[in-house]
Amino acid sequence: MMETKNGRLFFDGCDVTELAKKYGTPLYVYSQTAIERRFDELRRDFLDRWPGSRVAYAAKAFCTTGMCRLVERAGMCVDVVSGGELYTALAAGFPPERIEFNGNNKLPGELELAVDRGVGRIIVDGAHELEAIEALCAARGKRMKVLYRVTPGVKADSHDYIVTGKKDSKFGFPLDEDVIYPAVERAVAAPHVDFLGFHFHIGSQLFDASPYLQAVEAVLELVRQVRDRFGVRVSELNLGGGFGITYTTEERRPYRYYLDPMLERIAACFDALELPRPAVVIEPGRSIVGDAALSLYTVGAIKEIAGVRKYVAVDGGMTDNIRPALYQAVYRGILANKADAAPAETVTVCGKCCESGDILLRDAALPAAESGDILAVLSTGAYGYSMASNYNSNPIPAVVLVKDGRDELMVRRQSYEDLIRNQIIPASLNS
Ligand SMILES: Cc1ncc(COP(=O)(O)O)c(C=O)c1O
Ligand SMILES: N[C@@H](CCCC[NH3+])C(=O)O
Repeated sequence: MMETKNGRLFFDGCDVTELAKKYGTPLYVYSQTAIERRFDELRRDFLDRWPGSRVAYAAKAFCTTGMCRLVERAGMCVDVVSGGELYTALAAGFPPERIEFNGNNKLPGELELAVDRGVGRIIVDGAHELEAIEALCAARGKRMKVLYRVTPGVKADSHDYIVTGKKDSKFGFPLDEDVIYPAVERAVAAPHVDFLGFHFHIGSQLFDASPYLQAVEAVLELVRQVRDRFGVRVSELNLGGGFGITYTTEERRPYRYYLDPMLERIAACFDALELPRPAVVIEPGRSIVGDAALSLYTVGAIKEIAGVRKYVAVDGGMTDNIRPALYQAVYRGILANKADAAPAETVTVCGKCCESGDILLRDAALPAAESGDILAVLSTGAYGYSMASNYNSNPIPAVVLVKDGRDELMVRRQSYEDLIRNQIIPASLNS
């Protein structure tokens, strides 16, 4: 997707230095081709190989109406975790039945919206939520398909903030006998709820298939138990997301590395139990959009502390990409207007926020940077824009979609007026 021509960096056919001029910086640039290729890969390596399977794109990685439209056009489902994401998907024209609703503390208003609009699935996180859904559906004469999210008690190897499958987690039902089995019994008995099966999501940015397999074993044991105890036939399993990407190199593990062993176990277990094979769902986020975008900045102040460090400051920072500050995430940077030049120095690329931790790239090997250069930070498509904030009253950047040399605005840059749009000077302060 990326190439260098006449010393300039191109992304999906577009000269990114020209994009920076046209739209300003900081700027997020998403490659439609890269996203569509991921969907092709998912079709070939997963959907076409398991009847009844679905991919629900985890919107939290990057959620805009334009992105939802791309997901919808690809025929995929979408996984939302808030009323806001649900609203965004609906506003993009997503058919409600292809929306799946996750979250550990869905608010009453969010559940109401989900039930009223008729989302395809609610992934129930706890006993109280089932009761709320049943009550809402009963009051409205509706039905809802549900899965139970369980915490299978596996510890995946990733940053502590983004592992979710351990027993000590705020997400999902623990697998304690006195919790999960009565909960399944209640779901099966609930008159307005169709209980389909189980969901797990053990964490994000994972590179090892073994915790997934451990989680699958735990869930398959549940499948057997609920069949034996209550005669329940599980018809759907959701394996979550979490498939890792590399941020500084090209190679990454294909989906099949994670999925094939799980699918094999699921097939063997359901066949042995003489149950029809279930629908299998996955919820990838990062692996679809992570390396499908880059962010562009303009270099401003440069400060060299003799014998210590050289800081190269850019016009964004932790407000548009908090991942380095929050998870010590490492990215690769390229000076887009000097893309041919060899690295000449090792610098620290910092942002413009009033925080010493506002560092985008530690020890980046770059050609000699000058004020006005355009820095491209690669693979920022997941959890960058979606975690952006207005700290220091910095406006949230614009987002552009590119494909084969064409560029189109997907999100307008916030203006200063946008920043204060909802602010009110209390009347008592006016006198
Ligand atoms: C329930 C659930 N599904 C899917 C995802 C997507 O994860 P990833 O972006 O790592 O694929 C997440 C986030 O970690 C999640 O919490
Ligand atoms: N925001 C995290 C991933 C969390 C995924 C949500 N469960 C990241 O940037 O890596």
